[in-house]
Amino acid sequence: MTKKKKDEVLQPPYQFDVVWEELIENEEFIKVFLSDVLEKYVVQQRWYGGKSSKLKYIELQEYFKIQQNEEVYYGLLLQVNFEEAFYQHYFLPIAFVSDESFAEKERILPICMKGQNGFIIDALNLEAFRKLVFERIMTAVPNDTTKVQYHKSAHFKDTEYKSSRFMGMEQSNTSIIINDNAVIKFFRRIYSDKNPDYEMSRFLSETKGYKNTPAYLGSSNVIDSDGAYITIALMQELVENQGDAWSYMTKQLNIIFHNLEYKRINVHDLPEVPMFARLGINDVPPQIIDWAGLHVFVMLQKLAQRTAEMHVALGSEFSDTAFHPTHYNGDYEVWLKNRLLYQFQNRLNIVENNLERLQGPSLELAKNFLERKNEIRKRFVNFDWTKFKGERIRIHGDYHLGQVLVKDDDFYLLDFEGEPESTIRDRKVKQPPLKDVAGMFRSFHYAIYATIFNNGDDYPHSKEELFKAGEILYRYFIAVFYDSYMKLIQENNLNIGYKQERTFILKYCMLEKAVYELGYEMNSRPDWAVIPLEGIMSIIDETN
Ligand SMILES: Nc1ncnc2c1ncn2[C@@H]1O[C@H](COP(=O)(O)OP(=O)(O)O)[C@@H](O)[C@H]1O
Ligand SMILES: O=P(O)(O)O[C@H]1O[C@H](CO)[C@@H](O[C@H]2O[C@H](CO)[C@@H](O)[C@H](O)[C@H]2O)[C@H](O)[C@H]1O
Repeated sequence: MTKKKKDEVLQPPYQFDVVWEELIENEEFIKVFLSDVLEKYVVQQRWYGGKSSKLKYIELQEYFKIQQNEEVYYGLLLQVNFEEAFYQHYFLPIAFVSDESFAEKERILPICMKGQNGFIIDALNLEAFRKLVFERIMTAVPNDTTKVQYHKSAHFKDTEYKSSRFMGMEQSNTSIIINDNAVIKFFRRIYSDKNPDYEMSRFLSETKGYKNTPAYLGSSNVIDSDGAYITIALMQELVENQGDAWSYMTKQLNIIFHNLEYKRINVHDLPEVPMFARLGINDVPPQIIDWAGLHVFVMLQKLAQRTAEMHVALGSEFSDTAFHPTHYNGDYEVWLKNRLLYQFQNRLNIVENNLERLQGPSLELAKNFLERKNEIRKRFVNFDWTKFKGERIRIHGDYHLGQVLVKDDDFYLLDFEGEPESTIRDRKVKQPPLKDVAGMFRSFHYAIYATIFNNGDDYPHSKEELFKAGEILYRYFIAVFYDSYMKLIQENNLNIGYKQERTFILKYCMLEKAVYELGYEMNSRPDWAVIPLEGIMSIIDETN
């Protein structure tokens, strides 16, 4: 491990009397590269997740060669240390290019090695590197035991590299589209363990044949000096799609809110349904179908079906302990409460320290949230594992409409990396599958409120009427989803608990999710904090 030293750093242009294949062993290079160069470079990258903290120094935790024949690239595992006494790890593959006209914007460092001038760049910018990784996966041998391991799935059908390009989506890792039919996601923030996205994708698609997630094609894992597997790349099928379920749902909701006017609907005459009721589409009152249309409910049933099928696949493994269903116990209860009480305290602090950033209804709700903190905390403490008969399984963990692609009236589930704030160990803990369901219900709530906030002025109704209509619709969305979901779960004998237990878990997880979201919104988009605040207070006030 090489520590930064502030003294005696070289000045540009950087000259080294070694060849590229030996550069990484040169102490002087490492010193300059980490302190003078990467400290400035990483903080500007889209994938860098430490923007709200103060970078102290960077260490090179590990490096390894990514190579084929004579071609050599370095994979760097960087440990970024923060003033606030914590650190994060990032993966940065680097390449040397001598072509003056290449990747001008992506250069990390101008360098001269044994008289050869050129630049170090992020290797993902180099087509030759992307081709190499693709070919290493394509030619991977079973039971690879080398330090940088490649794995190829039976779903991998291509026989040659044709093209590659950046996917170009707003994302925290970096995905490359290969041959217009596959995606290789290079993980940026890495953990000293297999990435859950890789584990879950491979398990669902290869072991269980689950069809509604992009087929797993291959991967690359590095074994670090402690023997831990670190996932650096995941290759999946490219799913042609019509956008994500968030866009789909908010478009539908815009039409539905306009229908209030077009269909002359009196919000106060709309029939209501209790929270967590179960309804088949035929049980939804005609006034509601007339208002919202049938199609949105058919789509909700489909989404519920795909969600249940995912849980059935995740809950049906009895040989691999990483996926074996398990019961609630005292350890789980202690783990859960510690985590949630810590998270809740963190949210109280964030809200207390940022009240001046809120106004109007958000401010009122935030004050109410702070005043009722003991009541909310009590809800988190009120978890008694001895009352639960259901099972816990590996779950998606960060399930919301933005993680689902829409394709031909069907859904494909993505991004099994888990909740970004949790540690990698916590993300692998088996949880009630209803936690994912609760995440999706919160997402319906979000979509309804976001539609009202974004387009409210386009509808002639008052905000109070829109919120009332939205809350009524929300309960029907939940009822139709829940009924379809439960039917499939019960048909497949997945034990997720008796009725009262399920309602308790749903409420508990929805509260947990809304509290998590409050922190996410206060940090990233405070104007939206009103949505989880509204969610928290309505869960607390809910009597049904
Ligand atoms: N296999 C795929 N097929 C089609 N689109 C995909 C695929 N994987 C990801 N995407 C698109 O890229 C976006 C970001 O992917 P995601 O896996 O969530 O990345 P990250 O973990 O970096 O946030 C998704 O929301 C989706 O729109
Ligand atoms: O980046 P991720 O997809 O892993 O998730 C984070 O960002 C999400 C927002 O993009 C955030 O989701 C919240 O907002 C969504 C609407 O933008 C809504 O559908 C979700 O229900 C709500 O939780 C997510 O919480 C956060 O982890």
